[in-house]
Amino acid sequence: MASAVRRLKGLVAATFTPMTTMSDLNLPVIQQYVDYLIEKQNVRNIFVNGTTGEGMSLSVQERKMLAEEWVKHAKNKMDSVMVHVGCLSLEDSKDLAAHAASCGADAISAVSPSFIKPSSQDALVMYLKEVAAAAPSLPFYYYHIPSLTGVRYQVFDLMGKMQKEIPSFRGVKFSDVNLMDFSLCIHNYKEFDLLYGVDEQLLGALACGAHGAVGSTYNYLGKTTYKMMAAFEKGDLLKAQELQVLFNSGPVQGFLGTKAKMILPPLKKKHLHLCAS
Ligand SMILES: CC(=O)N[C@H](C=O)[C@@H](O)[C@H](O)[C@H](O)CO
Ligand SMILES: CC(=O)C(=O)O
Repeated sequence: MASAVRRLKGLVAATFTPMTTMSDLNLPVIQQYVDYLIEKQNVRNIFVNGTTGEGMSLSVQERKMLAEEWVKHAKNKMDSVMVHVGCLSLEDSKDLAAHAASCGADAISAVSPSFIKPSSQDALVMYLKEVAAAAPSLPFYYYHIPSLTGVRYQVFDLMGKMQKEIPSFRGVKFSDVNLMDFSLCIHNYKEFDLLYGVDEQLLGALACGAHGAVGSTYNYLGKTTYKMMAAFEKGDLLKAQELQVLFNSGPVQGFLGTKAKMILPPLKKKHLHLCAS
């Protein structure tokens, strides 16, 4: 059962979805993208079809094709491929979860439904339980991103319920600025992976004991973020602080603003160029 799986640690790049200028999936780029993450960013985990990958705006069929392609190229090269399967429709989420398992993904994750929102914490956990049960062999991570879902239950309040109700529950992708909630989860639920998802304040999350981080910026700041993590581990807080501030200023911020234009092949040239430094 999923409880015996290894811990997920370090950085996880939330992948962009390569598109052609005609808005079709640009699947052939994915092999190159995987190699780029490993070789240039030292990143060996990916989170597919999430916020950065605009999974919620893609069709179920597109999401399946992407999951297959990412798994195909990351297998035996990367440590972990986590596929985001959250949708507004429970049936679609279950379908994507089962598909992720069948195509060889290492883990799944799901956001809460966000248009008609769960009416209670228990309703949310029931929903997640059904999604997770569609892929019972895969570790399941709740994706907490209240700024986008509007579902603001403290994760700490959900942890015990998810632990009890979801046999494959392995952790949380925590994309919120509430570090009090985050640290309560870490310190009271040590056997679960608490992956932080607000890249701009990863240093604060490391101080709270974050086990790893999932984010868009690790696509191009993976190597430098590992430097910040190493400085933090060595106790060189000044260097860690300088790096965190650097990520949050000037050219980096400007780059984030271009996310909407991340259409390949332009991504190929521009992205690789920006990541080289
Ligand atoms: C809203 C959003 O996309 N959040 C991402 C993770 O969940 C982050 O990785 C951000 O992209 C990142 O912190 C940059 O703002
Ligand atoms: C950033 C992130 O974790 C996501 O794209 O879902």
